[in-house]
Amino acid sequence: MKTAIATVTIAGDLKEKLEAISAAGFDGVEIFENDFLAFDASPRDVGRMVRDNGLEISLFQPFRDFEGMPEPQRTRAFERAQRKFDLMNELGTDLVLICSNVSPLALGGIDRAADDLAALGDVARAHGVRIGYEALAWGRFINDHRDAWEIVRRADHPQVGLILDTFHSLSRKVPNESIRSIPGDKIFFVQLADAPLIDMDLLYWSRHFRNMPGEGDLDVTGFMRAIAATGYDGVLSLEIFNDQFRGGSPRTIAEDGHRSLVNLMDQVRRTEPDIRIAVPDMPPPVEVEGIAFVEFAANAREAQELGGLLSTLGFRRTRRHVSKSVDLWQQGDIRIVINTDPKGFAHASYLTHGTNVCDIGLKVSDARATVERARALGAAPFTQPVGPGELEIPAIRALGGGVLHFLEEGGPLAQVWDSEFEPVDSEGAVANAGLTRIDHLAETMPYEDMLSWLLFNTSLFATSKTPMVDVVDPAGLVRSRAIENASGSFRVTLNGAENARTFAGRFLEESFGSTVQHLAFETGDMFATVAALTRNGFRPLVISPNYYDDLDARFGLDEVFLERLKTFGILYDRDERGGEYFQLYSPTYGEGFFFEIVERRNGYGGYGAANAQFRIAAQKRHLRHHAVPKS
Ligand SMILES: O=C(O)c1ccc(O)c(O)c1
Ligand SMILES: [Mg+2]
Repeated sequence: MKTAIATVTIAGDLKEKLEAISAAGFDGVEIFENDFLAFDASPRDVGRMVRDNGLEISLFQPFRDFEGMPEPQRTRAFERAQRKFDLMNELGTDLVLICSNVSPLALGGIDRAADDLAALGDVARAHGVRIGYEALAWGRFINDHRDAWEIVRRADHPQVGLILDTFHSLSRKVPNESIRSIPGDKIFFVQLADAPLIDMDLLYWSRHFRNMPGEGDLDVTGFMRAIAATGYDGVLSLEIFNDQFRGGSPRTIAEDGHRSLVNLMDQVRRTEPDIRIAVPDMPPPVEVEGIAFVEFAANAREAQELGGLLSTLGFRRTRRHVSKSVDLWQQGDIRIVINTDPKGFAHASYLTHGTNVCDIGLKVSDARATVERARALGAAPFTQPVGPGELEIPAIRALGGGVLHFLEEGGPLAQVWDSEFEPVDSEGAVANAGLTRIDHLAETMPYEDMLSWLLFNTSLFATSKTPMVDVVDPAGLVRSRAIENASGSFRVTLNGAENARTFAGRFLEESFGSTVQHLAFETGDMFATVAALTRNGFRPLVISPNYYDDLDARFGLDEVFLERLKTFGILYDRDERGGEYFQLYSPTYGEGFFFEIVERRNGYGGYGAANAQFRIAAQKRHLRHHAVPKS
């Protein structure tokens, strides 16, 4: 499998781009002409720089407005092409992309275009280069790969082939199956891009909103399956015009790109037998059965405070690590670990972020296979020294600097609680609040990083993404979407903060980029839970009474029921199919961390997006009233 990426995809000058592309593991690069023109080095030196980075120039592009021109523009176009072929010889690349004509001068006519390409093919042969013809979705006459293929077929020249670009075809809903009748050896190059489904002008959509395969909504996999079925065995290249990528970290964007291609081709390989493209073998997307534990890094004083909050939520401290300062708190199937050990990863995480979730344990059926897939997708395995009698639990570095551990239900790794921890007598009597499991983890990140997180999770785990919702914070927007598996046993929400004045943005800023901002616990009976919490001295977040008036107006609720919601500060939502959702929030803790308790009835599948705005306003009020003066 040969991978490439267009220089337009990432930020930086040509040198920075090439270094990032090389480090991410690509084989080649598409040189976008403007990146070359803006760079101050001769074509030969640029060619050498590419090869010194261990890359090849897979494509030079674009050559515009060539086919079907009247004179004198036609002659000029051939002269221009000659100059570019000379340049390609100096750069050391043999393939140029010609995109379909958008000029108002263009004459159209399929045979005229074919004749022009055939004539240019002769010129190309003399230079030892090949021409790939691509239909732009907004091409004047040619805007469909089926027509571009007809032109290439009629040109009938060995130097002339087709370039397919997922965006142009999928944005116009050209059926993928139309690719299966094209001979693989006439497809000279394949460009890949995904995009979110937005109804807008094709050119603007293409130049600003493309993203990596798997990050958007287009059927890139179906398209690539059809290409692979033709016997195509050439370069797979990302050509992504994206405003955020242009301003993002070159390394991260390049790594995401490589991950997206590996994941895409893994999907293709699993559904399309006998393809010629050699796709690396790796374990399938990982089914997550649930969350085995969530570990906080803390210091002794903050650990006490956190433990106090957990107690009011009905948790008990049940075990302590045999040799480390690490406590286990439990309720139902939920395990919370509080690590105050002065050594190791948790401590380093504490020093960076303050008290925060530093480690998440996921229940999977094969922990080693999970790490193997993660590695194939470019994630880094995580290890730290294992003490005597300790188990080595497979783990990786997650995005944002945290760690993900993988445990197997019933397997030897699940014995860790018995073998490394010993029971403690939990002091004080708290009432169990009926919390059963972790419903979801909510992760906060800068808005620009959301796609990276989305791809990281959806490529490693068998999950799908929900549509993006806008959550209005009084200080700005927070974009939110969830990643979840089919059974609902694994749910993560991603919250992209636009600025540091939002509740989510402030959390990021104050915690130096910590990740998990809240944990949502599940209860089977919200009102019984609330009764137990009250006995434990739990004080929920205070919600505005105006919210309850509106709730009544929207749903026409029973008076007693509404009063109960209001008394306890429970938020409520209902879906079209009669599903119901109850949410209760803890006050904020530390830099804006909090706990949520939820009950889902009748298969409610969402996350209470309609309530988020009111919850955030309440949390900001809470923060203002409980602000700790800065010393
Ligand atoms: O937006 C463009 O002009 C453009 C140019 C070359 C391409 O390969 C492409 O897909 C788009
Ligand atoms: Mg293209």
